[in-house]
Amino acid sequence: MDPVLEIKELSGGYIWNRPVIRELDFSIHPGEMVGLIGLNGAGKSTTIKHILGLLAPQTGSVRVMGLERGDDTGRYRGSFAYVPEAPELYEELTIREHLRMTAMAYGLDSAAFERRTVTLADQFDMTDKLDSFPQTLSKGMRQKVMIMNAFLVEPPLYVIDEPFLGLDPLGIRSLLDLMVERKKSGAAFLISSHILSTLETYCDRFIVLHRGRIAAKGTLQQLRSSAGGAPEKTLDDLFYTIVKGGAT
Ligand SMILES: Nc1ncnc2c1ncn2[C@@H]1O[C@H](COP(=O)(O)OP(=O)(O)OP(=O)(O)O)[C@@H](O)[C@H]1O
Repeated sequence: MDPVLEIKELSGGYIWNRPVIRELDFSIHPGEMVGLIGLNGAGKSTTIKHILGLLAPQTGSVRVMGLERGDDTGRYRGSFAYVPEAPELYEELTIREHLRMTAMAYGLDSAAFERRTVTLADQFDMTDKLDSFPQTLSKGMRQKVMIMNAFLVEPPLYVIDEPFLGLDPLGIRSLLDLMVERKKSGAAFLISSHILSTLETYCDRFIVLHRGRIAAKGTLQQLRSSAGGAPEKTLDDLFYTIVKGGAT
């Protein structure tokens, strides 16, 4: 099966010839959920910016559904949905208008738009906020709007940056349920988070970034073997071993 996301020998960053991520190699297949973990400044957001096409590779390549960002920008961007760490909303548009704009950008028909809007608003307890403006919402509600926009369209790839911050426990549960549902339908996920216990439960594989390089990658089992960890080691224990380069 062809990968949804394929990153080969990727080096990149903000200043030409001064990469902050180096020689990254990984791919994500349909139906896989992959956790991207690393300390502050490890390069997670920079990697995500390369996937979104906001930064150009200095060497190597990023392909989503077989396309590089320069091949066909519309199709490239239409292949993924992104949930940023901090909500970015248009203050002059209501929540329903945000959703409608996303539906138009991704070519979603109006029947699917109406149906999914009702379901998502119900799942995130936002039905009575659909015609409100963002400035009248709480921080967590604004985050829910970003999530609803991403899940309104059903792209092959979801790129999600620190999704659990700010959400209440019901919101977290709704998000995780949706992720599992979309994964079962074949969607691929890249999730960056510091909440390692949740990633451990939900992700199939992990990529540990350290100082811009992949320090370890694989399933929990593979990380345990390569870090010389006992079978009961948690992702948190393994992460500590890997980034400290020593034994737990
Ligand atoms: N806009 C920018 N311009 C220049 N350097 C940047 C910029 N954004 C990040 N960096 C640098 O790139 C490196 C990787 O940062 P990045 O934001 O990718 O880390 P991160 O793993 O996402 O960290 P965090 O967990 O804190 O969000 C850091 O050294 C950081 O200082």
